[in-house]
Amino acid sequence: MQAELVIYPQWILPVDRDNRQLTNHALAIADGRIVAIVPAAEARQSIHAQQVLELPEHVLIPGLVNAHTHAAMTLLRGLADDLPLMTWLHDYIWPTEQRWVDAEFVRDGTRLAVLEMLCGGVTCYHDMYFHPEVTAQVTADAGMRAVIGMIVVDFPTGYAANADEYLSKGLALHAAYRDHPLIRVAFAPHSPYAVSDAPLQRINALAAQLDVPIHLHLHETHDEIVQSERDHGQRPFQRLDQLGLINSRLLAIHMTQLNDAEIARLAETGAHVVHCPESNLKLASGFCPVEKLLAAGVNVALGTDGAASNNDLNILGEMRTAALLGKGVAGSATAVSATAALRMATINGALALGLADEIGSLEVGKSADIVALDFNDLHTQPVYHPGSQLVYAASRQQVRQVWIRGHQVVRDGVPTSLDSAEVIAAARAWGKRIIDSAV
Ligand SMILES: CSC[C@H]1O[C@@H](n2cnc3c(O)ncnc32)[C@H](O)[C@@H]1O
Ligand SMILES: [Zn+2]
Repeated sequence: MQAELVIYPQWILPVDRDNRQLTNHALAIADGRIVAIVPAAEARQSIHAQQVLELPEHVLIPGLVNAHTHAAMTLLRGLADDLPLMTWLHDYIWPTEQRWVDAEFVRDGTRLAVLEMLCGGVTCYHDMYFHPEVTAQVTADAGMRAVIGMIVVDFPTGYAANADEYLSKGLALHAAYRDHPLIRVAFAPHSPYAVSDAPLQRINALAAQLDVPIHLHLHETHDEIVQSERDHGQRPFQRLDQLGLINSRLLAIHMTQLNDAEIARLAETGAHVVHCPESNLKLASGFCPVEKLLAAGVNVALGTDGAASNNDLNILGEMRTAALLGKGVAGSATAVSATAALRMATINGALALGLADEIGSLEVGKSADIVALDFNDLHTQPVYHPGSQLVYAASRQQVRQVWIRGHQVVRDGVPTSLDSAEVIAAARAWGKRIIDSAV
């Protein structure tokens, strides 16, 4: 067999159906796809590659999927901390966004986010933010994969004046990226409290017609439920269900407030949940009942949320938090295992985004979106179970090599497609401008 690259790591965690942990296997890549995963001895005999990479003490995993973020909010990291959601949003974040967010802000903030995510082993993300055409362009230029949200809110912003304008800009983005190998789009109405019934119904119809996901914040806090019961006489979930939005195209972000009937309805309809444990903890929003959802058969993916409420875009860290918090919430040490957390950060994210045929696991035929972490580090010795070590002990500084569609975007810990010094200088300049205007 001919290949462009053969990698010889110590371990491979393919995140396949059987959750195998392979030792002394090789992975071969040709034309951006995985063409073989076989024992190393066999690969050395039968695969002729242009490039061979020996990675002793390394583990190969599928590229991580950040299923919910607001990439450009990296520029607001640390602006307003230790506040509850509505105070944080209404008194700090939304006024700052109204004043500062434009195409340049989104370009520089997204570059910082892309750099942070790539260096941390995230190869695909799902975004919801203003000027999504800029987010898409920056991401594609960096060779990263993303599903970019066509945002909608009821109120005017610097990006659009009303639901019609948000939608028409979103649809233009959809048309522009129809055949792009790395960029897909999804509808991203912000939440049931920021988008009224008519645009939600229109979005639902368009999503079915174009066969794209819908991504919205849902049941993030208890206050959201109280407000909806007061304004609509029903819980947000019920309202969305009546409008037809609880279906297999939906990614419901947060879901900290869930009753048994809602969990059953999610399972019955095939709607997905994106769990953002660190954002939920930091804003004291509540606890998503992850183990109950998994037990009911609901697909649960992982997201960081934006860097202003987390304050990082670290899916490796999010896996650890999800596994630890999941046990606390379920009152059971067997809940949300390391294996479950890794699946949430990879294949479950891919499934939720409609990309499971392409990414989310290391299997022959799938795109070569791959991460290598070096376990030859004091934090990860000794290695009894590479999967447990990955989730409970490894840090993102151990991410050394990252490929997307077979292209190396991080080599020996250094990003290849963005200039870190330039990106950091631009972020620092934004921080100075924003803080100087406040004093
Ligand atoms: C319409 S663009 C996205 C919008 O969402 C805001 N945002 C960021 N994090 C959260 C969150 O946890 N809940 C609700 N809204 C959030 C962001 O600031 C943008 O305005
Ligand atoms: Zn969010």
